[in-house]
Amino acid sequence: MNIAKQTVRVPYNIDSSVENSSYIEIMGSNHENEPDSSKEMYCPSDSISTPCDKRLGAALFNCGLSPITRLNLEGFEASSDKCPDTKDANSNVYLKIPFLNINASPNKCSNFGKRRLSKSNKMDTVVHPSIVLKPGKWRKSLNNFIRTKITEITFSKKVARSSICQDRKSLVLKGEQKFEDKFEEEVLKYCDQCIPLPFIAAYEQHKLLNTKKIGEGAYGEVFRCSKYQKGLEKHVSNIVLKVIPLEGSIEINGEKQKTFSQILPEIIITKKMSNLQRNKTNSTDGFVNIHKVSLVKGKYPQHLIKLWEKYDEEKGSENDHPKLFGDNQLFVVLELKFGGSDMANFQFLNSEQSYYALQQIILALAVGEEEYQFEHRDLHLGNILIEYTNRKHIIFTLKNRNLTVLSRGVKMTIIDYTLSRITINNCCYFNDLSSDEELFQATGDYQYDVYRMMRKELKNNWSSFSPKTNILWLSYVIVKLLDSVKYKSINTKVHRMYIDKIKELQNIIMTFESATHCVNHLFNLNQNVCM
Ligand SMILES: Nc1ncnc2c1ncn2[C@@H]1O[C@H](COP(=O)(O)OP(=O)(O)OP(=O)(O)O)[C@@H](O)[C@H]1O
Repeated sequence: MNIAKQTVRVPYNIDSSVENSSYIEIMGSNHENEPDSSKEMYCPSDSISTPCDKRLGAALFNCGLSPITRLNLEGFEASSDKCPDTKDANSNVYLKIPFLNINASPNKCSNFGKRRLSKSNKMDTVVHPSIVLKPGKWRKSLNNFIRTKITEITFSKKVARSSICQDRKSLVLKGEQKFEDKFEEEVLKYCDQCIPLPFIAAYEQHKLLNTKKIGEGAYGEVFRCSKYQKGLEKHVSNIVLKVIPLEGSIEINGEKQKTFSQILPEIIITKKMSNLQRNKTNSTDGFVNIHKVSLVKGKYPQHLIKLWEKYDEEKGSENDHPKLFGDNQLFVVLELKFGGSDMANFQFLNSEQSYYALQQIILALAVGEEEYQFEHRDLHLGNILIEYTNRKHIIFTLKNRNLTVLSRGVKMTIIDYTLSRITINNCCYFNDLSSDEELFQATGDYQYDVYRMMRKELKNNWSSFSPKTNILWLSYVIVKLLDSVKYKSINTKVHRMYIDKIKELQNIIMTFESATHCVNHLFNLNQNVCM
C-alpha cells in the first residue's frame, strides 16, 4: 500500500468505489480449476464497494486504482515501453503491478490496441503499454486488455478465446421452439426484406443529411443523421444508425462477429422494449425507440468511412477501421431514435433534475419488469441517455395505473440490451455469463462489483428472473448521482435538498426486491394493488 501510494500518479478515471474485502480470496484462487469458484473468489455480498460517502477520499489516497483489489492475471506484467502517442508519458502508470486496470483511454492514446491500415495497406497493431481503468463500456476495455495481453507480452502459450459475454441463449419455457435454425430468415422478416440490400445503395449519401459519427461500441459504429423517409417524402431528423457487422470470419474490434442467432434476440428485445410506448397495461417511452432494421451487404459506404476517420482524428476511435470489410460482409443496421448524450458526459443542472431523472429510470425498469420480466443487467452510465425536453411531465403506465414524473427538463432513454434478460411469449432470452470469468474479474469501479453481485443474486443461473438485479443497478446509478455525475450549480438550497433525497433513497434501495417494489414505495401505491 505504501509503495503504491508513493509511486502511482494522478488517476485518469473517476473511481467511485474502493472495494474492500475481496483481495485475499482473489489472489489465492485459481479460477481455471474451480468451476464453482465464485463463492471462494469474491464473497460478493461482502465485497460491495465502500459507499461513496465513506470511501477513501482523494486527499487520503490520491489514486484512481482500487488499492486492494488488483488481480493476478498470469503472465501479465507492465511493460516499460512508453506510448508513442502519449504526450505526457509520465502520466502512464509505470508501477509494476500484477493487474493493470483495464481500459484504453482514447484521449490519452488514440491508437491503443486497434488495428488499422498502414500507408502500405498492411495491417498493423499499435499497442499501448499502459492500461488505464475507466468505468463504463467494459466490453471494449476487456477486449483491449486481452489484445494487449496477447500482443505485448511474451506468453508461453497464446490465449485462445472466443468472444466475451456473447453467449446469447433462449430458453423455451412452454410450447415449441420457435425459430429452429431459421435465424437468417427470421432476421430478414424483421427487416421486411427477402435478401440483404447493397449497403452502399441503401445508405447513399444523399439519403442522409447532417450525418456524424456519435459513438462506438465493441460491436458497432453509431452515426446520427436525418434520413429520407419515402412515404413522408422528407428527411426525418434525429435518426441514429447502429451498424453491426454480422457473420463474417474476421474478428472486429477484438470480437468475433455476431451471428444471426445472436443478433435476432437483440432485435426482438429492442423492438419489444420500444413498442412499450404503445402498450396499454404497462407503458413507457423510456426504452430506445427503434424505427427500422435493415440487413445490408457489401463494402462500407465511402461517406461513412470519412465520418469514421473524422471521429478518429477528433476523438480517437478504439475500433478497427471499417475499410477492413469486404464485398461479402453482412451488416445489421438498427435505425433508432436519437436519445441524447450518455449520462457520463451529461451535465445536470442540479440534483433536483437528476433526482427526477432517476425516477424516470426506476419507472421504466418497473414497466419492463411488469410486462416482460425484464432485467437490464448492464445499466452503466454509458447505457443511459439524456436529452432536453419541453415536456413538463413524463408519463408511465404501470399495471393500468398512470404515473407521472416531473421531467425538470430532461428525458431519459435506456439502451443496449446485450446482457438483458426478458420473457416474451413463454420464451426467455438471456445472456449466459455462467462460464465467463473476465467480466467478474474487473475492478476499480462500483460498476464491476455489480456484475459480481448479480452473479451472486442469480446464483449464476442467468436464465432466472430476479428483478433484484435492476435494484443493484439502481444502487449503482444512485452512487453515481452522488459521486460522479456533473452538476452545473451545486451551491444552492435546492441542490442540497435533493442530494439529501437521493441519499435517503440510497439508504433503502437495497431493501427493495424489484424496481416495481421501489415504485410502490416512491409513489405510495397501495401494496395490494401494485405488488
Ligand atoms: N439511440 C441512441 N442515441 C444516442 N446515442 C446513442 C444511441 N445508441 C447508441 N448511442 C451511442 O453510441 C454508443 C455505443 O452504442 P451501444 O452501447 O448501443 O453499442 P454496443 O456495441 O452495444 O456497445 P458495447 O460495447 O457496450 O457492447 C453509446 O454509448 C452511445 O453513446
